[in-house]
Amino acid sequence: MNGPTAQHVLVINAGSSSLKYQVVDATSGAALATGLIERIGEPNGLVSHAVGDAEHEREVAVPDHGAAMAAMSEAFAELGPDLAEANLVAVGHRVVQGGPDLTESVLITPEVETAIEDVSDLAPLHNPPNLAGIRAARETFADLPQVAVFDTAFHRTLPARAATYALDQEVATKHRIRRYGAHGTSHQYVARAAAHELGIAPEQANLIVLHLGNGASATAVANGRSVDTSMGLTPLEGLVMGTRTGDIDPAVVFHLARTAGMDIDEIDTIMNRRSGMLGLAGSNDMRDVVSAVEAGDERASLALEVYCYRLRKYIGAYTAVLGRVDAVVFTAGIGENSAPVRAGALAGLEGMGIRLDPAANEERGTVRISTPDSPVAVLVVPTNEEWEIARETVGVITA
Ligand SMILES: Nc1ncnc2c1ncn2[C@@H]1O[C@H](COP(=O)(O)OP(=O)(O)O)[C@@H](O)[C@H]1O
Ligand SMILES: CC(=O)OP(=O)(O)O
Ligand SMILES: [Mg+2]
Repeated sequence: MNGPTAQHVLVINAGSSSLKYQVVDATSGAALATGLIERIGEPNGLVSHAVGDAEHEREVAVPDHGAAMAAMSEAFAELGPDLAEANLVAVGHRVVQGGPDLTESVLITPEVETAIEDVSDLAPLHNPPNLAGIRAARETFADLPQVAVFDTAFHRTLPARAATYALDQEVATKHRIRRYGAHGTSHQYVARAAAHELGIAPEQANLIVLHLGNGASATAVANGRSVDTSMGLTPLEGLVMGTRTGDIDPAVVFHLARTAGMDIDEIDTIMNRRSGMLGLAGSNDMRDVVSAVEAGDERASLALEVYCYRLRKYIGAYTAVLGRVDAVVFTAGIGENSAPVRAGALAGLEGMGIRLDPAANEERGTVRISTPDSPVAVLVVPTNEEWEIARETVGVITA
């Protein structure tokens, strides 16, 4: 793990109320340490730090992202590994939205920081915390290059027909409104790993990749490139998510404003934070929802049906987009772990050449879960956004 070719990158994924970090070797993907700081801004922040098999947890007040970065440094100083000895080559930051101009991983300069700030209105829930993470890391790790890796970058290959909304083009152009997508770093990693599993070159793979975590998105990958994706201007569009509606008639917004007298921030909060599985079933944790379904809860059953039905529609649509599909690929927390979701999403798709092997689907850790004679393979491929960010980061600093 610390061989001569090890290139350790500190990867930072700053969310609105959390900061995830990893020290990862860009060459092997091995993580020296991983951590999560939760409840930033609340009085009872929680720092979890894992080195090898040892996990440590501590409650500590973390008022902002600067304090989170300090708590992370403290955890490294106390619990190891010693960052001064880790031969860090750079800090790699996940940034969700790069907008129309930041379409590749880039060394963060003051100009790049301004450019990220400039497109923050296109990812209001994600970019401001990403920027806070960048600023805090710049203070703490002044000697290291900082690199931004954008969720939107993998989707820069979307053809205009998929990226363009049928909106007044004067308005759309002026306000930079188009489909940007997100989760691209994950889709990119998983598409490459899936091609490897299929024994074909990544640039020949036609895939439907389903990233199902708290946020969820589907991507149609043609010859290794993203040609359509379910998230849009922001990560609100597309699949049903933990707390987000996904696709919805935009007139719901006018209706709530005009008839319920809600202001735009209230509607934003409802659609981004109080809907999805939380709004339908009372929990944004898919484990709770599946347990409730098993216990006979009708509300949870409907929620799971809505979730899987939306997935099925996207699989159908992207099959039409791609023409030939080599594999449907499940990834992220739900995609990797929830057999009922995978089975629900693929139910009735045998006519499209997608034949799930029910036993393989139930078996943990199985990668290929389709029947041997299935024309379209079904794969479960664990994502590794941190490794992909580390690789991109090293690519930028050695370019
Ligand atoms: N065994 C499991 N069965 C079903 N869902 C699971 C399981 N393990 C994790 N999940 C779900 O994965 C989701 C979180 O996925 P993750 O990729 O970690 O999200 P994020 O990175 O967006 O925070 C949660 O909804 C959680 O319930
Ligand atoms: C873009 C997005 O939805 O990210 P996450 O799943 O990490 O919330
Ligand atoms: Mg995630």
